[in-house]
Amino acid sequence: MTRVLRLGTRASALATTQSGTVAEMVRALGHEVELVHVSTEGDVNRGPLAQMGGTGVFVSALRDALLDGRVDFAVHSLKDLPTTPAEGIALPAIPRREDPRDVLVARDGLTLGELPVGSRVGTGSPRRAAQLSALGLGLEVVAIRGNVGTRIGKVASGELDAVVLAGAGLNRLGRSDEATELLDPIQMLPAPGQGALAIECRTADTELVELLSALDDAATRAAVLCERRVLATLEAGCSAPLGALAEVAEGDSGEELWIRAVALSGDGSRTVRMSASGLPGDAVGIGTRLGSEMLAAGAAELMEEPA
Ligand SMILES: NCc1[nH]cc(CCC(=O)O)c1CC(=O)O
Repeated sequence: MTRVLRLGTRASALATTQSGTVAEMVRALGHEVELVHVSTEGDVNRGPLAQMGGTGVFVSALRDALLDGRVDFAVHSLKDLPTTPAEGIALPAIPRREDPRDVLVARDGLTLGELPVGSRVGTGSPRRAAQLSALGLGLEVVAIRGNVGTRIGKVASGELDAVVLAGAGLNRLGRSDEATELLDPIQMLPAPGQGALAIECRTADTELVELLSALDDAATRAAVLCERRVLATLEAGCSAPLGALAEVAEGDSGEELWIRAVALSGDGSRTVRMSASGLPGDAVGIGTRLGSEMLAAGAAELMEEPA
């Protein structure tokens, strides 16, 4: 391909590293890539994300830039993508995901279990807040937001005892050594799609759809598709108190997909926790059925209960 491919990216450190990584992957396929900065409402407005329509605000500005031709492709954190597909936008690649777990960054190298009662733990995520409360450790959950550096800074400055964030974000910024505990998914299920990247381009740009599809990882796509079907079936958004993690592993009779999910009341006092498994080729069916079972168990009403 002789054209220079324009990759739209937000200006945050996480967004530029994610875009930089994908730019290198596309260059390795033998193409020229140029990064183009696009600003979004979520970057400009510092208010609570939930009031801006969730992390979808990060996504729509990049999609607008794609549709009006300012850029040719874009990279998103998959967990920030709404589950409803966008008109004219294709998702040709979901590269192999990295560690999907959340991590704790605490003062003095502490783990969750070592934090004294009353410790202040920061997160802006209802999912993390509810799961933290559900542990019954007497921690005080403090609502915060901001980029990864800002959030970790609140621990360094002593304003908070700890924060919980996506390990993938820390890894991408080369700061994984600052995590003081990798949280076991039994305690803290990640957001559907966490740790995975989504590469989007115009559906009509068939040449680029074809080229980018070389970066797709089938096992990751099956896992995140399944997780996102749970989210969609529960008609929940990316800021719902819902965690889901699927993995594709080699079983006795070939590859098997396995998923665990939890829906919580805002204060974490009540939970619906379920799991399912099946063939990776049935990822959508497995996620949809699991979501329906959770619905039948009252998960939707639960998630509406306030923090
Ligand atoms: N909510 C914002 C967001 N979107 C993606 C990541 C991290 C990277 C990822 O999960 O892929 C983060 C930061 C965080 O949750 O700590």
